[in-house]
Amino acid sequence: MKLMWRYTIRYKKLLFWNFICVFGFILIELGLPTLLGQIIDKGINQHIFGPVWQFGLLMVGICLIGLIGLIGLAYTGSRLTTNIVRDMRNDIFKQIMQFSHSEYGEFGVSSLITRTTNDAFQVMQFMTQVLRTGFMTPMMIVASAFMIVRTSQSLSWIVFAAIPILLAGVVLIGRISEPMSAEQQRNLDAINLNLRENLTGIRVIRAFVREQFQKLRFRKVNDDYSQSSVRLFTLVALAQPGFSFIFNIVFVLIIWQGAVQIDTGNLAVGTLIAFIEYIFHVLFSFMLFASVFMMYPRAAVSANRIEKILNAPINISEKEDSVTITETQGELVFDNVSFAYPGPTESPVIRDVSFQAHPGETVAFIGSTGSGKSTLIQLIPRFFDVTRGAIKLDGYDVRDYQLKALRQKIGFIPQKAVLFTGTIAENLRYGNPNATDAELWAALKIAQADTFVAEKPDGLQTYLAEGGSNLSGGQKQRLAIARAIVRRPALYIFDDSFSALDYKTDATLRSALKPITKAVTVLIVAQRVGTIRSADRIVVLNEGQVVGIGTHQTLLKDNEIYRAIAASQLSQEELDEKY
Ligand SMILES: Nc1ncnc2c1ncn2[C@@H]1O[C@H](COP(=O)(O)OP(=O)(O)OP(=O)(O)O)[C@@H](O)[C@H]1O
Repeated sequence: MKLMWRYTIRYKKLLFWNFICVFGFILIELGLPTLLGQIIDKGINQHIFGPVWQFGLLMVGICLIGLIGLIGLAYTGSRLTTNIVRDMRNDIFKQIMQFSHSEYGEFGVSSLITRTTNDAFQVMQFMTQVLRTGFMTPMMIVASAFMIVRTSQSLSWIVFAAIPILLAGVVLIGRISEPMSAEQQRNLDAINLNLRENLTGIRVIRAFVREQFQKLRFRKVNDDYSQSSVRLFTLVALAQPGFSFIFNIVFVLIIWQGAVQIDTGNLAVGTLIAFIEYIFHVLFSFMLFASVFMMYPRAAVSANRIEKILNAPINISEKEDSVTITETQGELVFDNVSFAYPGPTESPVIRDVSFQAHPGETVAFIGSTGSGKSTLIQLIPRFFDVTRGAIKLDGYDVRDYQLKALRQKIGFIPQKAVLFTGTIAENLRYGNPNATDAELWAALKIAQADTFVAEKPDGLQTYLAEGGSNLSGGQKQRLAIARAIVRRPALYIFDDSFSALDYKTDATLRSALKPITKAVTVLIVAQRVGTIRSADRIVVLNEGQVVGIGTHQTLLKDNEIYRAIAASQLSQEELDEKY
């Protein structure tokens, strides 16, 4: 509730008007029965038509005010809730953008999506109900209770006897439904996870003819969700007839007692009609209030899930006086770096790694799969922080930098090219919005992507479908390389980015890169010896440790692991070649 209130209070004016409109509504609901009672008792029963006109006109006036109140209530309520949920989603997104990769892993992408969409929607639904009825119903209950006591004290006890029973029912349902709601949301997370996996992996599913298997897996999570929903909705649905039953008993008792009192001359017919109207309002308001109350546990579960994101500590943060400008560009030092992924085992995947890379140099990393190459280079832009040791870029520890300043120095080309929905030009300008078309074409030329882009009828304005799915793997990779070039960084990091390219394109691309990387530092992670044999230094990794540093020639001579990798990929002639 704190979370919802924090967002609601931002809109004090709307809240104020919402509150005022509630009065309009109460006026119509309680004013009409009072006037109706007067018409019957002072007009119809006495056969005098003056009061009928008089009170009738008053009823029309009250109706108009009430109508304005109702329209205002609907308008302010919907404005408030949409604003609240919009702000909430913006804040969630802002927070997610600051998450390190550990936090992504902890929450899971699917759950982050569910929390931003469905949980926020649950909160919105609850807030809509609160703003429509949350203020109104308590006021209505109090005002109607006052009118009930004022109209007939001898009948009012029947209503007041029923209220504690109804209250107990509402509290009980709220208690039982809370864990059920939590389970329902967890099951929804599971559906999203399953769906994401199936949609992204559809080609593999088809290739392995596993549609039936996946169908059964989906059916299982979907059934779990519907079962938890059925349990929850049954509980809430049971409340309705239960409350109606109590209401009906109250009405029967009042009509019976009222009839007795009319018979003895202690009560007028119009008063009984007004009394019944008040009771209807008190009970109806109670019912609305109860529905808000019963929705609360569900909304609280969702709000709690959202709050967990908003309050999650950000592992990768900036210091107060963080570095923004440096004298050198691209001077990299790894000083006894160790790193363990957060988790139950926390055993290091990088151990005591030290090396240096200077501007103008190309340093390559090779090693068997899982030896820690990708992990190592992800520590430089601080996707994760080192566990021990330090990484220094241009004389400063990467943890001392302003994150933006640090990452602006780096042109990162991930293992799997990621492109965004939009035009090729928009994608290329991702790291440098001011780049000219000529600069984009120059970068495309270096990345060996100019020909295929030029062949497209719309050239740079070619629209890329979701994730660039209308391009080949190699085309996507070349665009990702061009995007990094457009940025003109001080440090290039190629994380196995050449593996999607054929040997010839790989070689041409690397030689085209040379002129623009003369004064900057280049790090290349590669599986292919051919990609890195001309590097100034090659770092050989094995189980997270450096087992050799040198040139292709020196490593071939001195390093057994490198020799084995090279021998498995190159011919004897190539092994004998001098670089
Ligand atoms: N997010 C993660 N959480 C926990 N462990 C991880 C994570 N990512 C990688 N690892 C583990 O860290 C080790 C190093 O993985 P990494 O991806 O750095 O290796 P790599 O040398 O780049 O492998 P490849 O050549 O196959 O890409 C592996 O044992 C892997 O299982």
